[in-house]
Amino acid sequence: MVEVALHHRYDRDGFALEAAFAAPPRGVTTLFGPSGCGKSTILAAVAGLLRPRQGRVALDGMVLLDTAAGIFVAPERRRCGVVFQDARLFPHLSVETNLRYGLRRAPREAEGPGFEEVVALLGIGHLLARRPAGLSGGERQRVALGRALLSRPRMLLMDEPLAALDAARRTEVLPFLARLRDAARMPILYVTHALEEVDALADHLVVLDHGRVLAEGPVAEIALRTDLPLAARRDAGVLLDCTVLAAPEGGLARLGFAGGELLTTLHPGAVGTRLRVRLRARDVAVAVQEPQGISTQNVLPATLAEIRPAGEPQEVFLRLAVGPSTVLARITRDSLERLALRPGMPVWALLKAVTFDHRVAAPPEHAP
Ligand SMILES: Nc1ncnc2c1ncn2[C@@H]1O[C@H](COP(=O)(O)OP(=O)(O)OP(=O)(O)O)[C@@H](O)[C@H]1O
Repeated sequence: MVEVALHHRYDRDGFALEAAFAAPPRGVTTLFGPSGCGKSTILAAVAGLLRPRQGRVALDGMVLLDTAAGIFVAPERRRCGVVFQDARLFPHLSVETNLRYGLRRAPREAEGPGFEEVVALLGIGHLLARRPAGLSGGERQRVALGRALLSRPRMLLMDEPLAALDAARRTEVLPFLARLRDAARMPILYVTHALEEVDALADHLVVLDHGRVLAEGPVAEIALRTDLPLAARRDAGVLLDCTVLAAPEGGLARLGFAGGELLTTLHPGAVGTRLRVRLRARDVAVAVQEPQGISTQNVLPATLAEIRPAGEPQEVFLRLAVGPSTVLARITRDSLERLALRPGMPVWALLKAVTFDHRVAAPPEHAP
């Protein structure tokens, strides 16, 4: 586990950081929030690249920083593998030598994946003889990930590793990050302001704003919160863990989740593939009687569990219990009154098969 409690202030612009959270020992903990909320400052303090005014950072009980006790472990002794937006590879060295540099930095007694294993994990075997200048941005980031992993860190710190890449390159690198997450037996702190990356990678989410932690917890739980700034986004909605039940060529794929099945136009992979799907609240409609003769493919029996205010005065969120799962719907107050919706009522949640966007994650295969 990574325990973080920090207090810091930049005198120049008056920015104050007052943040505390705990990251689980495995899996990706995403620090998520708008530009300037303090994500990079937190990561720098954990890495030892910044000395906060006050704070404590501990990794599996080992104290890396404790200002009250006068402890500050030097960055090179913290055993953090750090990956930044830009790969920061040595330009004059080959990919292989860059990677072996990571291995040379690893303490003798440290355990971790070997060279060949990391090269295979990140699919960079064909690049070993090349120089960084001859690589694409996505390839460079994969090499940077490999170098960080080969230094046999006890924790990985990633500061917007995909932010400098275009959409196509991000799509290329994301599955490798997911693989790394599944293979790495260590906590990963991952800074981003892209919800797409949260959906694809995060197990645990720390939501930040103005230097403070607004919420933290498992990502699916945070997605259900309607009181956070996240809920105001157009793509706000729940995350459902699904398994592909049928994936016919040219037809609709059938996904199973705890509570029912969904038909989708997505191409989610072979039968048995596990994936996480974002159901946007604004794409979910409700009916008080089972609808007949409509084109909507997904009509799920549900119970209206709760009605909550949405940011806009004329809209509300409905929490719908679909079996053991919860789905959020965002509807107008006008519809709420017209249908006389009340908590406890049986309803049908309607979801068009085409409404799922491409926020389908790499499989969350590991147990955090
Ligand atoms: N070295 C510094 N000196 C003074 N102010 C700084 C310094 N570094 C960051 N800041 C300020 O602290 C605040 C938080 O910055 P930080 O880089 O941690 O935010 P962030 O959430 O990572 O933002 P982004 O997503 O844009 O990278 C910002 O207002 C920034 O201007």
